[in-house]
Amino acid sequence: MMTVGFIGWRGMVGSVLMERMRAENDFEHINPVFFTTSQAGQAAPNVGKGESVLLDAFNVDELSRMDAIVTCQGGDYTTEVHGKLRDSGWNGYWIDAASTLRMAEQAVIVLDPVNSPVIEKALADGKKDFIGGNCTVSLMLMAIGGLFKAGLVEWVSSMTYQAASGAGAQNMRELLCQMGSLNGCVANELATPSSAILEIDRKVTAQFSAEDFPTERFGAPLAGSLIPWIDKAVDDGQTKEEWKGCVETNKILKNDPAVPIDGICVRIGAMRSHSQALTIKLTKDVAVEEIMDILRNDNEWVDVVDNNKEDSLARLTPAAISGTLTVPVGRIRKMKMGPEYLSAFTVGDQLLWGAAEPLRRMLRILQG
Ligand SMILES: NC(=O)C1=CN([C@@H]2O[C@H](COP(=O)(O)OP(=O)(O)OC[C@H]3O[C@@H](n4cnc5c(N)ncnc54)[C@H](OP(=O)(O)O)[C@@H]3O)[C@@H](O)[C@H]2O)C=CC1
Ligand SMILES: N[C@@H](CC(=O)OP(=O)(O)O)C(=O)O
Repeated sequence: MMTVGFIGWRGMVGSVLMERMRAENDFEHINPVFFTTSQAGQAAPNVGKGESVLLDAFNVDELSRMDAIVTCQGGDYTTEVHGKLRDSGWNGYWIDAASTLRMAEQAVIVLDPVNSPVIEKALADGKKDFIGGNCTVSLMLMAIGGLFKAGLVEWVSSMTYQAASGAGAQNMRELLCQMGSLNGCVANELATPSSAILEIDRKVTAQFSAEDFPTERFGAPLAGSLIPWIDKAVDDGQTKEEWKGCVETNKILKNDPAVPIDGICVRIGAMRSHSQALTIKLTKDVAVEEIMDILRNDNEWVDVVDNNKEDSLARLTPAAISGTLTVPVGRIRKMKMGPEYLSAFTVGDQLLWGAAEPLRRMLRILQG
């Protein structure tokens, strides 16, 4: 039985990972050891394997005893510990949610429903670093991976609508506080059905710049607004989130030549599910029905939604799928630009397929 060290298990991504591992009885098949960066010596979670205490996540000797390490602690931790551990001669498996190592030569980005041949080959080649992909990228590939596998994608433009959770737990709280602040500033008017909507709107707009309106985390109003910028600037006017769309997709699929992917990443006031509007240039004209079949048959989590209002409202929204592994893709149609231009819209929980799920599945793959 593998001894597996967990770091970051009580954070937001780590908690979702723990929940999924419990639900799938993953702990039955491993000997888990829990680490912490701040609470060494305190009680570790009991996952049905008896009582234990938390170990120091910076102690290289303790970490070296693990056959595999799963970390959701974040990029700073990876930067500080991964190199030291490898330099000490540790040759175990490193499974990580952070982006730090994704583009490193020796690392593999894991999303097994989409790239299990790449993962199998890496294991056979003795690779040891397996990193979860960017949430937006993983969710897009869970939705339209079938088209890539069929060689039908010439390029993709992805315009995203990303949830607050992607920015962290505190940002989710700030979004809700902003919503509360906006609601509170017009509570009296809302209680009076005859009050003028433009007066309500004027007050809401004024509230965006009120001194007590909370914008410490996002730096701008998100509730009642949006933020067309995620992460830092890189080259060519792109943000880093937009840059990841192309480089990570092509690394996950091992595409050669690379398929161009670009777009604008936007933060919106959803809680934990990212959405994306996709324009796909196909390599050839394929009927919409055939495309829907390819998507439907790609993996068991994709839900191909018919292009009508009723199904789109019921199945193709963050509210409909948050907390589930279902990845709906709908609004599928040919565009006015020509028969090779396909439009689609997809949604996915960014803490599940976007972060935790590929990690727990990688751990299961290691167990054969
Ligand atoms: N948020 C996201 O959408 C995604 C995040 N990731 C990656 O995962 C990393 C972790 O993200 P996320 O889970 O959001 O980080 P969190 O901020 O929720 O947790 C990170 C760590 O903070 C410490 N911590 C301190 N106080 C608390 C508290 N009150 N409750 C829980 N934890 C606390 C814990 O470490 P300790 O127990 O050692 O004190 C915890 O592991 C990110 O940095 C990123 O690299 C990847 C994909 C998506
Ligand atoms: N940047 C993503 C979340 C995230 O953590 O991405 P990454 O794993 O690539 O750092 C978002 O804001 O929605």
